Amino acid sequence: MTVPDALRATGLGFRYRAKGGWILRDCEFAVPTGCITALVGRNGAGKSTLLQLAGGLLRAGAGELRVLDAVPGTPEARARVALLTQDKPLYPRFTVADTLTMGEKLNTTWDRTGAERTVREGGIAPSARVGELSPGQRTRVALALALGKRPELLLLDEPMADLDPVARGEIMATLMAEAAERGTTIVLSSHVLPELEQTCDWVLLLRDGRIELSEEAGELRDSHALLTGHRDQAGNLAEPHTVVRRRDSGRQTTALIRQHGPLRGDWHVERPRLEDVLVGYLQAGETQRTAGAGRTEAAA
Ligand SMILES: Nc1ncnc2c1ncn2[C@@H]1O[C@H](COP(=O)(O)OP(=O)(O)OP(=O)(O)O)[C@@H](O)[C@H]1O
Repeated sequence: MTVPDALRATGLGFRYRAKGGWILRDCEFAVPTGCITALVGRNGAGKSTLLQLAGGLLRAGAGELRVLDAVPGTPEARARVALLTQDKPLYPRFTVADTLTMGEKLNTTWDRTGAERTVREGGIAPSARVGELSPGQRTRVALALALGKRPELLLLDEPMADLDPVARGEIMATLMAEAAERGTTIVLSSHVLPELEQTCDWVLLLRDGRIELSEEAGELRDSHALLTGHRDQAGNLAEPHTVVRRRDSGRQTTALIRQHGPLRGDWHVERPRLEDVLVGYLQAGETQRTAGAGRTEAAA
């Protein structure tokens, strides 16, 4: 039996209004199960929209999206998928204990011990009212609710945004343990790129409503190089390589390339971090000319 993809999109498109612009267009990708996937993109790229489509809160306007081979929003998908949205809908008048009891009643599978531990690790009293928690504490309670469900696929929309650095580390460790011990597939959107290198094994990068990258994080990083050298030889960079981003400053060129085969010319070569590669792709397509400074930034 073949293992279904966690997410699979074919010609996926979405727009909020019938006559509005397409927010997602022609998206084609597959995310394997068992991975922690980072969904990255600039503000407004469509990350929340994609996660809400996967969580069944929105419906595709073109093509299709499958979660674990199921149609998002159907009872089959809802039983296996948990989505934590940015607004983290919780009842403010409930206590934390009430909230977890509600989770237990609403879900056929429920890990009370795990949910209580996630809350306790944040030093949150079970008797505290949700409406009186800080945004970061609410995030932790919402995450406890999502994890307690024991989903096969956990979709998290910027879960780290409100968390202090210590809490971010703790939550990431919890997520990694969840993935390692239970094989839970996790897709999380994030702008905190440095933290993704240690945690994510797959990358999904959205740009202008399209999926630009969907690939294994280590392979993505290792296939790129950061080059510095004399501007005269910049012509050597094209073919067979792909220039993701290039900056000319005076007589010097720096470039991020996807390397295909040996390099021609005299370049200082550095292996980039995953963050450098992602930032390169996020900036690609932007061309800036700084008047008078003789500096050009461009991308292929
Ligand atoms: N309810 C809505 N009605 C109309 N347009 C919307 C709605 N929600 C989002 N959009 C638009 O859809 C586009 C994608 O928004 P989305 O929130 O998915 O981006 P994002 O990548 O999650 O952004 P961010 O990083 O800022 O959270 C934006 O142009 C946004 O203005």
